[in-house]
Amino acid sequence: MSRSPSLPDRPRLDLDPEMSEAERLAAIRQHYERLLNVNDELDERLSSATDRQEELREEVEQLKRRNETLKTSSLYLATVEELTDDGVVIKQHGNNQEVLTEASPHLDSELEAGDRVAINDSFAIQQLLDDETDSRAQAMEIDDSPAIAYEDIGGIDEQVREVREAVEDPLTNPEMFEQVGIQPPSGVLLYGPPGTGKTMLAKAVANETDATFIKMAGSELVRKFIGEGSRLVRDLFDLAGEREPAVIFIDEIDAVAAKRTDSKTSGDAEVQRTMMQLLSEMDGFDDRGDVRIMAATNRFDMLDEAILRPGRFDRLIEVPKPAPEGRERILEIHTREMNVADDVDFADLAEQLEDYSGAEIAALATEAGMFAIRDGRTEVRRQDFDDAYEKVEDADEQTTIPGPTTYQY
Ligand SMILES: Nc1ncnc2c1ncn2[C@@H]1O[C@H](COP(=O)(O)OP(=O)(O)OP(=O)(O)O)[C@@H](O)[C@H]1O
Repeated sequence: MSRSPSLPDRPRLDLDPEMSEAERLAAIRQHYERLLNVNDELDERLSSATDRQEELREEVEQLKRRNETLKTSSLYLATVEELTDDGVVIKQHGNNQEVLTEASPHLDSELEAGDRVAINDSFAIQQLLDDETDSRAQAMEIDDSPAIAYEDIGGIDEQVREVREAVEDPLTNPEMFEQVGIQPPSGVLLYGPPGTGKTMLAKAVANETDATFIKMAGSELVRKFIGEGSRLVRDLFDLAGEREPAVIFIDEIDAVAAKRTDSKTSGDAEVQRTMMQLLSEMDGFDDRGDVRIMAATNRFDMLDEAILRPGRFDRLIEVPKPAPEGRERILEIHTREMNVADDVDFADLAEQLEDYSGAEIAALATEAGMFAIRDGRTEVRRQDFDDAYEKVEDADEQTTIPGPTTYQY
């Protein structure tokens, strides 16, 4: 601890060997007097510091008590519906009760329809909460017309057909289901390894049906929006209702819909709540009109069976890594805009790319383009693809962690 600079100096006793006995005694007496004075002064300061400390301690206690009261006096959440001359119309979350109320004067000029607010027991608006639009915007990717068409997807034609049947037909041709007397599938779950085109499928079907594409990543709900998961799931479905026709796409659904474990940590409880909200939204799905729901996972084995029950994700579509012809098609798609030399034989190259996913093939094509640029060419040759292949393989070797990496679908 640093010593206060204003403390009195420590008195010094200077005894000269030349001094007589009497002089020494006088000097010592004087020194003693000075020590007593300093001691008194320090005593005084100590006591005023103790008083001040006591005052501060009381202040801290008071603040703590005020903080507690603030924390414990619950406020309810509501959304501003309308600003009228008679007051503010709000709708309380949870019970959807509409109320005509007032805002604290300091909020009056700031409120707008759509704002999320905190209200007290008598419905008066106490706070304007500005985080919802933020977290909504952050947690969801909303795209009115995603720029992906079916022809941009290669090697999974059968899956495209199944998705069209399960998602597109109910949106574009609902009468057919009515006439036949069956319910269209509730939710479509795409499962398979990473980078095989699951997100593309969902975007393409939204695009081709002129539906709004609304994506939410399960992993982010768990990692980034802790405590907000179930609200965001509700928001997701509400938003889709507002923007219909819409395709909801929940990526990495395993993050919120994993099998229940025995552990009772609060994190798990929160994830459970999010999943329950998802299930209840899906169960109320019949009344939602033109909203289709899709999800994707590359950990099918981890999913809780509750989400696979009829009326929930009841159409499962496996999206595997592409076969050689599929790889060839994907190569063609991803080199459409490239100036590819005649010596590039995609069928041959596709054979070489065993076990490559669509995403890896797309990355390889870009890498080949980079090799051409480095060489000062605009034309991409077979050698560039081979160099890119080697680079990707080398990088893979360096990053592969020993031990089996198994995906179970
Ligand atoms: N079948 C495919 N045809 C054409 N391109 C593809 C295909 N699969 C993947 N790609 C390319 O890989 C990128 C990533 O694919 P996408 O995001 O659809 O994969 P995903 O299966 O959703 O992956 P993840 O499980 O990692 O989310 C796409 O933007 C596209 O460039």
